[in-house]
Amino acid sequence: MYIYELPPEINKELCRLLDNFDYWEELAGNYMMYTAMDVIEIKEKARHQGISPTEYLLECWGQKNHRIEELFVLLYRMKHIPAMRRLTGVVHERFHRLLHKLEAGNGQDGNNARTGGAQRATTSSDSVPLPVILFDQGIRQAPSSSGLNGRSPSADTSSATSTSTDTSSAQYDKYDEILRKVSAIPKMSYEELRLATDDWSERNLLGRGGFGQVYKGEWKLLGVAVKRLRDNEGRDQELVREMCLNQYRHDNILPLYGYSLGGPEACLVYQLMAGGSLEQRLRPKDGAAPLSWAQRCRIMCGVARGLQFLHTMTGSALIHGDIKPANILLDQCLEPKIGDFGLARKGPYGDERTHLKVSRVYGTRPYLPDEYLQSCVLSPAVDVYSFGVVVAETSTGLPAWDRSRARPLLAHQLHAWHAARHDLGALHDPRLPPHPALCRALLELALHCTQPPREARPPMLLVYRRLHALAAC
Ligand SMILES: Nc1ncnc2c1ncn2[C@@H]1O[C@H](COP(=O)(O)OP(=O)(O)OP(=O)(O)O)[C@@H](O)[C@H]1O
Repeated sequence: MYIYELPPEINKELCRLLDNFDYWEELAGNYMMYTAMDVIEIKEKARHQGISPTEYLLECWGQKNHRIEELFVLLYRMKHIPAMRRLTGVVHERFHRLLHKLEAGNGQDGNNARTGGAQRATTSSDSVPLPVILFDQGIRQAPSSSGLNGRSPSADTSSATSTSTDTSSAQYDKYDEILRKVSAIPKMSYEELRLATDDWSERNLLGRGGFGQVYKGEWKLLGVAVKRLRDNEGRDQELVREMCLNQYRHDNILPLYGYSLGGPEACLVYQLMAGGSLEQRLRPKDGAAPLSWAQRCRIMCGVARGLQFLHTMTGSALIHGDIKPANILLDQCLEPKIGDFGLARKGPYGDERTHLKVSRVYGTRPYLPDEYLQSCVLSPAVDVYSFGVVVAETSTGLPAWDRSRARPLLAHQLHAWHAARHDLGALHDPRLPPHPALCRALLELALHCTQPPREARPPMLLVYRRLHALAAC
């Protein structure tokens, strides 16, 4: 059961318990690994929307497809017995022994553990091994964590019996070796990158993602964006995935210039994209002029071109797995490049196999189709669906998820409008001059890409051709 399926009455009770004494902040910062900035943002946004901060936190975290069992494990680590008790009805009974362990260590009432205000338990240690079931069920740490817009901070539920971070030099050597084999990408020294970014100056901070911060810099007279990876278990996966993908070069794929290992943090170095992300351009915070229809069409066309390239790799398609405006970066001419391949994976091998069954869903919920969320069926059609949501967002200016809408998910809302025979041409971004024919055509394409049966979605090549024709109009 996913967090977003939490029954409202349990959710409400959980919010009451965790709002108390600001326990939610501890959960967010110490266990879900949100940064201090994220926690402040959650507090602000919850206040702005007039809802409980715990509710907002669970919404953000839940959008990353975390399960209730994962939350249960984090609450166990926090030793918050009352909150765990609220969840016993919705987690598998194999997890109940965690609660029993705490209760046994603290007296049946959990008096020494969190009782909604009491002090921290002193008996059970954080190193108590968690049930092996966590591994059996494929509940692992997502390879990324994130701020509020990106992938969400993942719970460290994968390796309760090991330390969360292995920074031994043997580990670095192992990955260094893999990286050298998969790519001829230059290795850079940490010192070089420190100088390139003016000692990680705040002035050069471009943004924050789930893995760490991204800084602008200049390296060998090249504009670069340096992703400084926070030290966590996902780091190695992110490095290896990104490096493997760097074997594929395409105009619409963000090039990786180099990497650095062995310094205080691992770093990935990319081409600097002076136009920022599509997310930033669709919802500018600085009052910048909105992108025109022509620019939006060209951007979508470029992304479709990049995706069809990935999907038509010889042997097996490469599925990006996290297509969303934050991962579409724009150069100074607004040419888009798909970035963030931390979740990319090879699809089924051979023409006769169409999909993979995976043990765990990663990605950002508003952009994921039901067959993936509910049945863990992964195929290139997942990217097609996500791309359809991006087209809908880009045409209407509406966010992919909005709790105040009749249907919070934009894809569902779009299908509902269509079923109610609304004129799709009138749903354009209000900051743009009306262009009913183009808006209608784009939203029809978005509807096609987000068809519930994955077989009904078009291949990216067709999507590209359609967009190309529209962009030429
Ligand atoms: N090559 C780049 N050029 C310019 N800005 C970049 C570049 N790469 C990333 N950024 C900026 O840094 C921000 C953080 O990027 P990052 O890839 O770490 O996270 P994200 O994609 O926003 O979130 P997540 O990785 O959690 O999905 C981006 O939103 C973007 O604004």
